[in-house]
Amino acid sequence: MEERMVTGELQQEDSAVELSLRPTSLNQYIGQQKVKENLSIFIKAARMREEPLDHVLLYGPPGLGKTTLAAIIANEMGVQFRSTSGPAIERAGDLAAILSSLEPGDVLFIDEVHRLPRSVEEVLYPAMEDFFLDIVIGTGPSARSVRIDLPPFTLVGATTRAGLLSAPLRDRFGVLSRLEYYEPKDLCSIVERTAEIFETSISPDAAAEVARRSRGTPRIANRLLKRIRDISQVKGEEEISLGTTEQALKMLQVDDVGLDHVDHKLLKGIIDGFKGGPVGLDTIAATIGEESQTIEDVYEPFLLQIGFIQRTPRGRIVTPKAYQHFGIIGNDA
Ligand SMILES: Nc1ncnc2c1ncn2[C@@H]1O[C@H](COP(=O)(O)OP(=O)(O)OP(=O)(O)O)[C@@H](O)[C@H]1O
Ligand SMILES: [Mg+2]
Repeated sequence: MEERMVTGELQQEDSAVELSLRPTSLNQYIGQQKVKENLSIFIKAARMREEPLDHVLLYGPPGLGKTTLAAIIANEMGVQFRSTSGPAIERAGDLAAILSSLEPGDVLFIDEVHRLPRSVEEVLYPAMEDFFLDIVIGTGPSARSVRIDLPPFTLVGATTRAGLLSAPLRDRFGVLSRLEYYEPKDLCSIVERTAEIFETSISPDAAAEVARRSRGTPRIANRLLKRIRDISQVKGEEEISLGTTEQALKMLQVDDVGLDHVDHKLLKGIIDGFKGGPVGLDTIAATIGEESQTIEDVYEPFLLQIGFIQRTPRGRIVTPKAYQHFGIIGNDA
């Protein structure tokens, strides 16, 4: 996959900065009002009962703040945060080692939880439900099953693909929270907060512009801001201006609504090659030389969200709204 400015996925340059930008309490976590309200009630109740919080599943597109929120949950519960990921846990024994090292009440965060191997998943079920592990030791006739009791803990799972989670695993989460793309005004607050941490000032109209073109995604907003700040600094500005922001976004090839060349390639591919669709995902993928999976997980969700693409039983269609964006007069969709 190509390097993109506007993908919500984590890129190498993000990692160092992101740590310093992560809010650490629910109060600092901007937006996602409904998710926050629910979690804050569940956390309060669990704390009053002095019990661990129910297992939480966070799902939604990349870069919306799942990992951040998981760490906040641990903070708000006043417990340790332990973090791993689905693909990192290869065998049941790996999971057993992690689980038995937890302190009572700890939060265990499993990123990409849909990628846990099935054999590990099965060991996880009783651990989540009744806090014990059933481990088979030895092989053949001498094999025996050993029961290990665990401290009560909270599993926080994150996934960009809730649909890939097996039903038995999904059912064991007491709290399911879907993160949504951020409203421009919330993203604007995130941009202003990040600017403050960077010790830069940004004019309100420039912050709003970055927010508007960041695909509802904090990770993208922060990444764009970082680049814009560089350009503004080189120009010797005291405050990041709207003009510089527009100029920088143009250089970065981010268009008016936050789309880049990859989105254009996808949309134009359907418009030019298939008269706007309907066309099947695999056909689009082959035409533009990308993987179906990537299109479905990374490119398409935002285009669906802003109503540039629709999913129909016969495939994807590009909407009149997208045609308008490109200044092409209508199709018969
Ligand atoms: N609600 C928020 N308020 C302020 N900043 C946020 C918020 N949500 C996310 N961020 C910022 O966006 C960055 C990306 O968030 P995070 O890494 O938690 O996303 P993610 O959903 O876990 O992504 P992935 O799917 O790639 O794992 C964080 O470093 C943080 O600075
Ligand atoms: Mg994450």
